[in-house]
Amino acid sequence: MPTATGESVWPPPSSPSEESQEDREARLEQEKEAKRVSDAIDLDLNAEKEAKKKNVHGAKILLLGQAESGKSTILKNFQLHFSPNAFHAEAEIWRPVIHLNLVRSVNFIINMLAPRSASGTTSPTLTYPLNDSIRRLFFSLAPLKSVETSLTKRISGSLSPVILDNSSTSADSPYAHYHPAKASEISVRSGVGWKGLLKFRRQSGSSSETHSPEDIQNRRIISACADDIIALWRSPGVQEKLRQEDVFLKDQPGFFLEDIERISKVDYLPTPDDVLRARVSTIGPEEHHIPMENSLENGGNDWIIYDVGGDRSQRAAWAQFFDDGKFNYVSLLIAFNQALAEDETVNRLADSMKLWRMICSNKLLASVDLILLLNKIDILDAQLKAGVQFSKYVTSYRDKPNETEAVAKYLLDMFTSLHKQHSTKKRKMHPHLTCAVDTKATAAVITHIQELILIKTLAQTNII
Ligand SMILES: Nc1nc2c(ncn2[C@@H]2O[C@H](COP(=O)(O)OP(=O)(O)OP(=O)(O)O)[C@@H](O)[C@H]2O)c(=O)[nH]1
Ligand SMILES: [Mg+2]
Repeated sequence: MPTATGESVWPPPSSPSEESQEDREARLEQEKEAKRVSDAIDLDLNAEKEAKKKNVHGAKILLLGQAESGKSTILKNFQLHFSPNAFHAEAEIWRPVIHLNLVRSVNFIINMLAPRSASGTTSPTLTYPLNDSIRRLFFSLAPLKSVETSLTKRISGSLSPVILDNSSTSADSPYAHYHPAKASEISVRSGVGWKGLLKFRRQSGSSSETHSPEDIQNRRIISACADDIIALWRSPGVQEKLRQEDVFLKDQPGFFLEDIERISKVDYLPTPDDVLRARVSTIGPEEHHIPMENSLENGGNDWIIYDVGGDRSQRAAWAQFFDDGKFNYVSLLIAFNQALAEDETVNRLADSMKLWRMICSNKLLASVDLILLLNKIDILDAQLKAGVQFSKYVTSYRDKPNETEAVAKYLLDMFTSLHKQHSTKKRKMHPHLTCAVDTKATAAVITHIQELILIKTLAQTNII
């Protein structure tokens, strides 16, 4: 239809006076439909805006659980899943940690075999019935003590490292880190930001930290000691002594003695699998932003994961996070069967139940949904297959089948019922059995958590 200026506009304005009843109804119906579509688009845009503002497309998850339950390992899985390039790029930073885990296992064995007085203190005058070949290995592996000191210093920065109090000898002793059943661990304060420190050193200056003379020296020593480490580890006498002492080094975190040939190579670069198995215990809460490398994931928003130290001396620091407005989910990780490193009289499962009750009944967390991860399911499986009787630890299990599926179901039922009993408000709980060192299986759990977050976001913005 031409206007006064000769232009045509489309659609032509309707002239209601000329409109038939039928046309009018059709027009009103069309206008209603157009408004509905336009409102839906507005709602969608608003939801996206709100989501961006509150970062609700991304998730905020607080990881809780005992020491060694696998919190930091789950965090690494999130990083690998959402930021794979960054994860691979920083693999090299984990090499000193993996080497430190390795030399600590070796030094642990040497300390265990070292001459010892009845009081438990080391004494060079007492002789332990060592055969000549093991004696020779003591000498050839002696440089690993200085490698341990050097790596510990590097990872902890200028601050002295925090060694978990599992040493049974005086700090001045050369065997200060000896524990009757466990290699000592390095703990890193979040403030030190050891990864940042190593990254910074790596990036600054031409002589990068991963190629500094000290680093090269450490790697050469480890490489030169490789054959003797293998000889020590495979020696029947050593294996027998470990059995006598009830030490299961293979089941301990940060066990790399079976990988020595590969990881002692001077040009060794850790694989994702190695990174997941590396052990550094966490001290103090850490906030980790995980950027989405695939911008289509989670609306491109970072996920924020809070990781805490699970050692009992660390738990007071958890309280600052008890605010249900802060998180989409709180996740408790539980692991099975071993005693706590910090108090061997406390069974891990009993301690986990106590933690779970505390989380469920906490009024400040009353409306936050919970994710329960029954982790280290592979270890549970291996232990049951090796003949460990679950009913010995949980007497109420009585004579039910000593098999992984039945035991896992029993545990999940037990934690589900505690959740029902102790939650002050109705809220959801999502249980999973996990093996955090299995990236494929853990990816499926992460995808499920992603779906939960998406559904929750859509529900909050009234889209569903
Ligand atoms: N076999 C096995 N090992 C696991 C699993 N999850 C974690 N680990 C290992 O257990 C060790 C401890 O895991 P971390 O993630 O450091 O434990 P954490 O809960 O962060 O411990 P803290 O920082 O001390 O509170 C690491 O060496 C992991 O590689 C699992 O499902 N199976
Ligand atoms: Mg940790």
